[in-house]
This record gives sequence, structure tokens and C-alpha cells, in this order.
Amino acid sequence: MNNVSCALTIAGTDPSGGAGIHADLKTFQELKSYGMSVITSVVAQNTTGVQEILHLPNEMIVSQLDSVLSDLPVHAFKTGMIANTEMMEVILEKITTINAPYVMDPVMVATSGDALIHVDARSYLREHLLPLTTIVTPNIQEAEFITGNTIESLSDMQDAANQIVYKHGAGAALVKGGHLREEAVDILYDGNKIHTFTSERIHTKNTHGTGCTYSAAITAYLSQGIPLPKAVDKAKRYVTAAIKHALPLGKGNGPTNHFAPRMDEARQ
Ligand SMILES: Nc1ncnc2c1ncn2[C@@H]1O[C@H](COP(=O)(O)OP(=O)(O)O)[C@@H](O)[C@H]1O
Ligand SMILES: Cc1ncc(COP(=O)(O)OP(=O)(O)O)c(N)n1
Repeated sequence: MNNVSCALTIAGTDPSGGAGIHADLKTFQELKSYGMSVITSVVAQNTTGVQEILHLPNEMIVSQLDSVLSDLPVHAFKTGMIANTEMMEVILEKITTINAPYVMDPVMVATSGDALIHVDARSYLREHLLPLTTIVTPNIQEAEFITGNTIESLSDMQDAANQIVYKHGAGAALVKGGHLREEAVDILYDGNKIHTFTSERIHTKNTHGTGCTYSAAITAYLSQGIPLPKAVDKAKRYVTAAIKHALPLGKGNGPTNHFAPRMDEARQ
């Protein structure tokens, strides 16, 4: 067991099992990384939306981070929902001590339209956490906030990815086009070149947790030492299969599907 790959997620919860920490741990498990989690906020939510949010005290978030970091190796980590500036400050102080790739899913608004972070925390995230990342994975709306530009085409996505690296200091930027056009095209700028990842559009309303699943898959692959463009390529295949076989559960947007027997196509 010496070469076990350990992946950590720092994020909010989803008791319905589709997004947040739950999607992250399922993805880590499926992709054979040992999963660990630090909870930032307990979110009462389901496939129809968010009902209530309880933010954990910052001391408890620090305490969870200390429990993990003082005892176990971290080979890659991701952040998801970090609700406010104070929480970001304490997390920043701890993650700067981790010597491993950092994947940021800059979660701002849930698929349901519910806000998951305070508006004033968005600027802190951009100015202080973004420069620490190995890769950030914004959707179109998040990339528009980070760059301040409207994104309507593939060329706009490429410009945004470049700008997020050069102007805002991210290690790499993966701008996800899930909401843009017929094909699901994502653009990665890794500091050297633009990479394009394309999949068919799957016509389903069951997309709860897609962004969490995708960034968790990238984290799992990075924890296993797979280099960035390849890790994104493999993660794209994983999330596409998870959407293709998404589960028609609940009254709203059902969750991505991580069931092992159906995921073989994503593991090749
Ligand atoms: N209907 C869909 N069919 C196929 N791929 C999709 C679909 N919706 C989203 N994706 C893909 O899922 C991933 C998550 O993207 P996106 O939905 O844009 O981000 P977020 O979930 O953060 O809003 C991306 O790879 C995107 O291209
Ligand atoms: C705790 C928590 N984190 C993130 C999200 C966002 O999930 P979702 O609304 O499904 O959007 P994507 O995962 O597709 O970006 C959430 N709902 N809860």
C-alpha cells in the first residue's frame, strides 16, 4: 500500500449525494484515489435546490485541516464551496503548507440558481486563492466574473483561459463550455498551449454535480501523478460518462452516476 494516492477535498456537503463533498468522494473512490474531506458548510439541498446552509465555525475548519495534514499525505487537493472571505482566509493559511497540486472549482452559484458564496468573497477568491492554483475550472459564468468579460464563443473562452493564467495568476485554466453550444467543449490553457476537449452534448436535465465530479476527477488523476493535459482528458471522459448515465432521481436535476459497472468507458 505504499503507493496509494491520497486526494483531499475542501468543500460543502450535499445530503442528496449529488454534489459537493459527496460527489468528490465518490469520484475519488471510483478513480482509485484514497479520498479525504474537510467540510466548510453543511448545506441542506437536493435535486430541486438549496433549502438551508450552516457554515461551520472557522476554528472547526482549521481543526479538520490540522487533523488531516498532521497525519496523512496529500498528493493533490481541491476546493469547492468556500462561502465567505473569513473562511477563505483561514483555508488559505493552511493550504499554502501543502506541497501538492491544487485544483480550484470556483463554485459561486448552484445549478438550481442558489448562491453558494457571498458576493464580496468572489473578489477575495480571485485575488488571493486563484494565484495558488495548479488549475482552476470555471464554467462560463464564473470565467466571466473572473475576467470581467462576456464569453459567447470558443475564441472568447480561449481569451478568458489565457487571461486567467496571465492576468490573474492561475497555474492553468479550464474554461468549461457546458452551457455554451451544441457540443460540450472545454478549453484548457496550461501556460504553454491551448488544449480543446470536446464531447457530444447529452440531452438530459440530470446534471447536478457535474462541475464537482469533473474537478474531483482531475484531482484524483493529479494525485496519481498523471500530468495536467492528460489528467483533464481522462477527467473529461469520466464526467461525460457520468452525465450519460446520470440517475433520474429526485424531482429536479438528478445526479451524475459513478456506478462502477457503467464507467468502464471512462477508465480507458
Ligand atoms: N449536457 C451535457 N452534455 C455533455 N457534457 C456536458 C453537459 N453539460 C455539461 N457538460 C460538461 O460537463 C462538465 C461540467 O461543465 P459545466 O456544466 O459547464 O460546469 P458547471 O457544472 O460547473 O456549471 C464540462 O466538461 C462540460 O462540457
Ligand atoms: C456543496 C455544494 N458544492 C457545489 C455545488 C454545485 O453543484 P451543482 O449545483 O450541481 O453545480 P455543478 O456541480 O454542476 O457546478 C453544490 N450544489 N453544493
